[in-house]
Amino acid sequence: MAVEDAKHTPMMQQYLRIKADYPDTLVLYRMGDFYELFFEDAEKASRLIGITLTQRGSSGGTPIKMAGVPYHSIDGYLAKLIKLGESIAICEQIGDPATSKGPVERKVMRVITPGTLTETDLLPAKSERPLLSIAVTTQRKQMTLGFAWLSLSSGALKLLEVSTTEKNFSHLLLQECERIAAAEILYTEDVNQPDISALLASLPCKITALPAWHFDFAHAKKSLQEQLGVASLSGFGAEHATSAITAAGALLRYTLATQGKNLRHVNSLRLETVDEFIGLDAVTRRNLELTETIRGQESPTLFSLLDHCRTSMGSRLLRHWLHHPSRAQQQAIARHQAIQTLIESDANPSLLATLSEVPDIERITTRIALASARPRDLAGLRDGLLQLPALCNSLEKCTPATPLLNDLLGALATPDECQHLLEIAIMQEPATMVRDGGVIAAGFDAELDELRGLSENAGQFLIDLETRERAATGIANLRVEYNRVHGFYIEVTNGQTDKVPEHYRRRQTLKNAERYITPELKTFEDKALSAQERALVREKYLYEQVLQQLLPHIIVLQTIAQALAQLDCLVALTEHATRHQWCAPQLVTEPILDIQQGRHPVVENQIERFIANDCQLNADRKLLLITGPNMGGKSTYMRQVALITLLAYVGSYVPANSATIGPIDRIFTRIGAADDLAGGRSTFMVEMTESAAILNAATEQSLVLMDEVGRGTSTFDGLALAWAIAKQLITQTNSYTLFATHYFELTQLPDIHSSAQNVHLSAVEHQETIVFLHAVQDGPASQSYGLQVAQLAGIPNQVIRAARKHLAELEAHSIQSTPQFDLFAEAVPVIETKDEPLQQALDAIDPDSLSPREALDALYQLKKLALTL
Ligand SMILES: Nc1ncnc2c1ncn2[C@@H]1O[C@H](COP(=O)(O)OP(=O)(O)OP(=O)(O)O)[C@@H](O)[C@H]1O
Repeated sequence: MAVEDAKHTPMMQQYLRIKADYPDTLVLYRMGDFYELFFEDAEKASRLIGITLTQRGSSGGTPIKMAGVPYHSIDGYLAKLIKLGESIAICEQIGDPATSKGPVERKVMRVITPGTLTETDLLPAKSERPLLSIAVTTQRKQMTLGFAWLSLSSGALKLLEVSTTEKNFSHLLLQECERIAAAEILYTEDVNQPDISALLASLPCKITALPAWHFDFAHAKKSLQEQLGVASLSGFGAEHATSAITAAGALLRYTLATQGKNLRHVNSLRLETVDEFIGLDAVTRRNLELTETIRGQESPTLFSLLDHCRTSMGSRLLRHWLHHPSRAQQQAIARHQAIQTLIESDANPSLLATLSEVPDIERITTRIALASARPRDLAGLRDGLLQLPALCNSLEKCTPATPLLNDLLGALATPDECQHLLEIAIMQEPATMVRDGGVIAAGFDAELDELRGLSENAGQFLIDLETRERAATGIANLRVEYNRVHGFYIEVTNGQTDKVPEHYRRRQTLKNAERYITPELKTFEDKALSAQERALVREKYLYEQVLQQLLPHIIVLQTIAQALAQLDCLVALTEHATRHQWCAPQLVTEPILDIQQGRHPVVENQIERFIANDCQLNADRKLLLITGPNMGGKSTYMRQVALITLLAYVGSYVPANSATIGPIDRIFTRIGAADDLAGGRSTFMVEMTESAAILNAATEQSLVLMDEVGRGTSTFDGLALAWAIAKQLITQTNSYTLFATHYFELTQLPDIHSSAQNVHLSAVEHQETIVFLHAVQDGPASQSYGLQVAQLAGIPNQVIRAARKHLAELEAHSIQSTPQFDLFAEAVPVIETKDEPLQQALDAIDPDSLSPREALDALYQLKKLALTL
């Protein structure tokens, strides 16, 4: 639709002009008390959130379809649209309707997108929704991926730059995207770049393509430096991260455009490195059910179990900690020490109680920076800051002091000036919106107090005036009154009008009375009538001033918020450790993974009697081959080892009697196969892709969990693959490996490789049924109990009987032929009885004593013998 089209009404011309700048965004166009959507936007919004689609007149020959939402209930509609992944441009009236010729001037004041939210109602309380920007540079076969991501609601800006090869590119890209878990991703469709749009489309977030010129390094560097107020990025160690800086430039431009104002709270950046954290790929995060179950639910997960946090800030940080265990052990050790002190000092009850009173200071601070903080945010901040002395007091009493607790104590000092401002400026319980008044405290501003006094004390003033005038004039029934049309007046009945003094001016004549005004009453009227309105204007102005005055405190408020979040996490971990008798793990530099009486943190919480198990791995014992019946507890055991390792590096106590763990660089899991039909990959393909990723990247410091590899294909292929993969893990990557399998043939591996060991999950048969003991014992399992488990599962008896019969036949057959052993002919020195006559014949030959003729005969005989075998 052409904007200039003169056939459009002037208002539609204005709308279409604005809409042209936001083609992919729903434009909410303010008209009086409504926000209206037009044409396709109206149809779309009506379809998405069920608002009524109407049609009013036509413009340029096209019927105008419209749908509207009342301005005061906009938040609910925004929340729904954002949840559906839409972006929304809010277009306000900025001109004065009284003086405007034609349509009032309008402007898009803010664009709300899934990745740039800061409103409480639109954001999940317990997780971050960052905006991620990706820049790719290619030089010959080498590719560099630059990531920049910003959590606008906290102000945390992070960069990461990774070099990779074409082969690993997609894996790495998706792995980092899943880790960052952005709500929205920005990228550019540059013809010179690999096309990443298809890859990104597989992620559950909004994908926004930007023009290539948004990704310009020189401009990006400049704008990043300006944003952070620095002359160089070297202070952040980021000056060489060219691709990440380029990505950050596009990110800042986009964010600034959506907010329409400065981002005062984005004042620092952190450059991450790939090797900083224990590597967890997307599959492993899912398999270990860190923050989401395999079925995509929120509980039971490691996070739902440990989240005893009292603040949303704490919950968000804990979620982050679980996904980002640092490889460097100091960080975790510092947390272990802090937890130990909190336990020994019994500080938790008082800390938990005080933390419950603390609001989300992190997000409030952001809203202050963006000047969108509401009155109750400020009251909440004030009340939250009041808790700091109590927290410090509890921390001071904790002994022995630890470096981390000391740091937190330092960061939690009350910001006196800021606290004082909030106390004197904001009412105890302010109104929700500034526009309603009742926000600024009495005594903060003399003018406001006077205006409020005027409107509130009008009644008393009028009574006093009436009394005074009656006395002065001697008119006993003189009344001072007010009506909306004529304002204030003094009414005198007709019989008394001769007593009216000179300075009374007639205002209105009625049948039985005259109404007058005096200069005093007129002055009062002017003041009183506008006092309320002026009080509201004054309050709004003062509120904005308070927000301005809070700006210099943003950095200190951010520091306090971070310290509160950390303390909340430590208190939550302490709480869990105490309730469930967890122990402090030891992180050491030797290659070891020694867990005594370990438990699965989530499963132990769900069943009555969990059987604890040990796990010992070290330089000489690197692979445990785990056998045992279905339902025996293999997967649980493997996962618990991974979770205990992860928890130890997160800085938590662990569900075990003791745990000594050396350096770990990555945790890999290949557990249970699920079809990825949407991704077009079969069960077996998924299994092999995951295994390939492990074999390509695992090192001797990696912890690898392999559950039933090879079961997705034919027995022999599967067995052969499982064998070869296990062998590779033992001889090449030399990783700490837990390898669960139903292929009994694999239990021979430890005979050939001393660093592999057999263990099994025990079970006993009792009256034709099976009892799982769930205890890990040395050696391979004696049988698989598959049929007993099937029976337990309710497979009909006749099927079980048929299976038992067939099993007996299979077993008899396999004893005769043992074909599977051929698979390992090279690896396993199996002496097969059928070769014995040949061997004997060979042994009988002494080559040195044979003539050429005899040698030839012997050879013919051997060949003949071989053919008969
Ligand atoms: N150590 C344990 N103590 C008590 N119960 C356990 C233990 N380990 C596992 N279980 C119980 O046994 C169930 C089955 O465990 P798990 O899934 O680990 O078995 P599995 O051997 O991997 O089975 P499959 O081979 O069929 O995958 C669990 O859901 C849990 O309830």
